[in-house]
Amino acid sequence: MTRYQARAIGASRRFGSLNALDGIDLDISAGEILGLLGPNGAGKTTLLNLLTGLRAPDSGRVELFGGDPRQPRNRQRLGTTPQETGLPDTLRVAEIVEFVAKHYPKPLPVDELLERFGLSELAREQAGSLSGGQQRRLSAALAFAGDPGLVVLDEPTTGLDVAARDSLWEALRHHNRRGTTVLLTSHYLAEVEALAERIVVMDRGRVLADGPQREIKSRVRTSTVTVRGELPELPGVVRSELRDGAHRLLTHDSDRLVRDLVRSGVDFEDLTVTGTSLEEAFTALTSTGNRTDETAGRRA
Ligand SMILES: Nc1ncnc2c1ncn2[C@@H]1O[C@H](COP(=O)(O)OP(=O)(O)OP(=O)(O)O)[C@@H](O)[C@H]1O
Repeated sequence: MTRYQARAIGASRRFGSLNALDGIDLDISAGEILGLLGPNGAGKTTLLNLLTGLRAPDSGRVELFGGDPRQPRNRQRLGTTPQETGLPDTLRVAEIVEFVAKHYPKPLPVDELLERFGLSELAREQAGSLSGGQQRRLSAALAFAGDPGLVVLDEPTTGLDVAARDSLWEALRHHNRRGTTVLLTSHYLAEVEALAERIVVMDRGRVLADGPQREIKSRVRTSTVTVRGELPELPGVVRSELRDGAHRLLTHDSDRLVRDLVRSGVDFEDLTVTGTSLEEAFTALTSTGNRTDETAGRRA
């Protein structure tokens, strides 16, 4: 019996002349929350489609619970929320949850699911009358209906307000504590930072980095120097932006940057140096200079 919930082994997928996935290796172990990050077009959805059996790789292999993801018996313990969700307009929320739950041998109680995903008060509403955010919550709840071993969520909180997002995060953490493995993609770095201990960064169909969150952050060793003033051109700045009248300078060597700033003789004020956020690590990893094989890494 495999210890992996899902695996990609040298998996590639082309669309015409485009290499959407280029020899991806990924192991997803039981019990983890894994955050898949990458810019638009990185190949995240294509990878999820392979792992969940919606598409087949052109070369390499994918496994779900140790077998072929396209076999129904291997998909029984899988829960998914696609990016676009089609719900039957005229069915009520509780009816949809019941309908989906009945497809599984050991579903979660419908009331518990409704409660956990903040849907109890909407139980008798028709799906067609739900707001976009309410529909997202319903589709997330459906992914958990069969009490799955692995849940795959493609951008689950897109379109949710902060309260709905927080309660969805709490629901994910709750189910993870009960043993469900979670694989999620997100454009929100804060989301991955808040939920995932392990992070995989993808770009252009390849894995750029794979490891515990703190390792990914420490690997790029960037820091942000924030300062107000008329700044000259400074060497060693990976990225700069102006936020609320202050310059935020991303650098690999903040000591040197501060020394250069002092030497330049310009007037400045409110200088602070802060450590790497996930957003900064991500920017550094996916910036052009890092798109080489040198950063491709996997956990042992
Ligand atoms: N069915 C398809 N036909 C042709 N090209 C496709 C198809 N599906 C994906 N692609 C291309 O493959 C690449 C990877 O797409 P994918 O949707 O996997 O990226 P993604 O990382 O999920 O992006 P996003 O964050 O925008 O959802 C993109 O260049 C996309 O245009």
